[in-house]
Amino acid sequence: DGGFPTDYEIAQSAEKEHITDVLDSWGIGSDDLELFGDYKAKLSHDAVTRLRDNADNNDGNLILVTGMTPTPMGEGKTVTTVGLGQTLNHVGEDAMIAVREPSLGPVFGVKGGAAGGGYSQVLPMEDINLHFTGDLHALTSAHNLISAMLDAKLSQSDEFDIDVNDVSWPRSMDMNDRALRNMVIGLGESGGTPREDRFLLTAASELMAVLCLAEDLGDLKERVARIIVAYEKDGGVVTVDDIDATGPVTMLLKDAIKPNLVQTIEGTPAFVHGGPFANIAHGTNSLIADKTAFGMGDYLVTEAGFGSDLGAEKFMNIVCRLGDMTPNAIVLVSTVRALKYHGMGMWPADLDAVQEAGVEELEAGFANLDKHVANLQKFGVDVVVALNRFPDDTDEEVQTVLDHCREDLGVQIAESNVFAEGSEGGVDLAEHVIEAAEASDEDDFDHLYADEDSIKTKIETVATEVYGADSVNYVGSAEEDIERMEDLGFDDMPVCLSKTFHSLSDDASKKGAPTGWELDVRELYPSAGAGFLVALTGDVLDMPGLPAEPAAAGMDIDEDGNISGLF
Ligand SMILES: Nc1ncnc2c1ncn2[C@@H]1O[C@H](COP(=O)(O)OP(=O)(O)O)[C@@H](O)[C@H]1O
Ligand SMILES: O=COP(=O)(O)O
Ligand SMILES: [Mg+2]
Repeated sequence: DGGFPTDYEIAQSAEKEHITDVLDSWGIGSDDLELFGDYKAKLSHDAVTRLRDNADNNDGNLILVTGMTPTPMGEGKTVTTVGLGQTLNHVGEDAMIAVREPSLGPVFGVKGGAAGGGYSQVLPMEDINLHFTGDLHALTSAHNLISAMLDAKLSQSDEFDIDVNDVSWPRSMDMNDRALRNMVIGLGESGGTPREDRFLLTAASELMAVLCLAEDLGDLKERVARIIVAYEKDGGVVTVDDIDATGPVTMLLKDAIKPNLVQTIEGTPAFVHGGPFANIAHGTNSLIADKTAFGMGDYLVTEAGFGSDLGAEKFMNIVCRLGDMTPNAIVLVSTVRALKYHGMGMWPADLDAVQEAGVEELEAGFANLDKHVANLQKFGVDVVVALNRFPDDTDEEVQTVLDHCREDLGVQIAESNVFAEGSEGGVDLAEHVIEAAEASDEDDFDHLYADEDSIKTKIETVATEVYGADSVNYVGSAEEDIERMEDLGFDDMPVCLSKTFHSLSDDASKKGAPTGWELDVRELYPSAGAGFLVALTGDVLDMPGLPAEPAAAGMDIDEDGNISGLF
């Protein structure tokens, strides 16, 4: 609007350097790289090892970017991550960026791409948002190889006494397709063993989580081997290794495990690797990217998906625990539109109506922001609020948010214009982040629960401390699933709750900071390869669907290869 160029137009007009030139001054030589054209590269195992070895994690400042409960369009965490990374370099620091690689599901669905936006994007955005370096395709093939080999065992052998109604490994596809949520397979004369099956989005595959938590190719292989694909009638588990799939699956992922490097519009190097969502999975990029980045810069700015009740909670309680990392500051992204959306109790979302609302609705939305600030402070890490300014935000609205944070909450807040201005618009935010990081005491950081806490204690801690539930009800198969986890010795694992991202609660229609409600947990299963337990709540879907008018309908390409509608 107002003639502001589209993300794609800005991306196309940006001057890109050859990726080897971008990385040369960051300790990476061309022989460390496997090039995918002039602007995308994978880092070799040797280079990853070298950079991680010279990274003393105690030196690097880890900055986590999270957000308040977003509108369905997202409030700018990726934009802020890229913009803050650019700005830290602009003001003289050495900062790396690590974000997730996009899934075609949301690209063609509602949210669009995940390469940032405006003058804070990773490039080439059209490649990154589509096929990139093939990691999502490799993960989908690897996931479905397991399915095919498992069904071959079911129909061609009696090696396992598998209960066909207790197969826990679904199929996967990198596309939002609700028609694939539930089906019967194996029909017909030669179809094999008829049974119910389903597809989940590749971003929710346990292989994605395994890729993001593995140390290296060897560790990846050991984790793949441990993945549980089915249970026998006597309760025994059947793993990927039991069906002889460990080798071929790991072989399919031999390139996907190597982290991808690209550049931002301002030439800052960025890792874009791994792509789990934070509602249906753990929500952050690979540990390999994080650990390698610390061997390249003094700052690492990374993003955790959706609101802080999802991505940030899991980053703190799962990723930092398993990866032995400590955040030095947290950036909480807020927007005028999200505050109004909460203040209006808006559901379903009507962003035009939100735009029409005024300061009164804005102030009524502070309850959501305040709850996210309070939650994050429980981890013992300083919070800096970033008010990600949109074009139509008025000075009065912006000032109202700044005053609320400074005077009512007593937290640091900076107006951020990194979308419209790139690093010029992020200096105030960067200065607050540097101040918070340099003042941080890593001993103050702590997880919300301990490894030795019971599974129920872990779930109830997240539900009451983070979501604001009064208590947890275990419905469906949850009680027997918990017993099965305990019998299998998985109760020392952290928990990864699958919950709607539209609300702090498990009810998408509840905005603000819902109180007086109870969380229903309906099922639990182990991600034995990833090393955490997944607890399903509400009606969260690991295979999203397309709306009648998906973003894809507005996309096109001309005969010269010029793309339109990708954002
Ligand atoms: N300040 C802004 N002004 C205009 N559009 C923005 C701004 N910040 C983000 N956006 C757009 O909003 C959408 C969500 O941004 P993104 O950074 O992907 O959010 P998140 O990572 O929190 O989901 C993207 O299309 C992005 O280009
Ligand atoms: O997992 C979701 O990530 P974003 O909030 O960045 O879309
Ligand atoms: Mg994002």
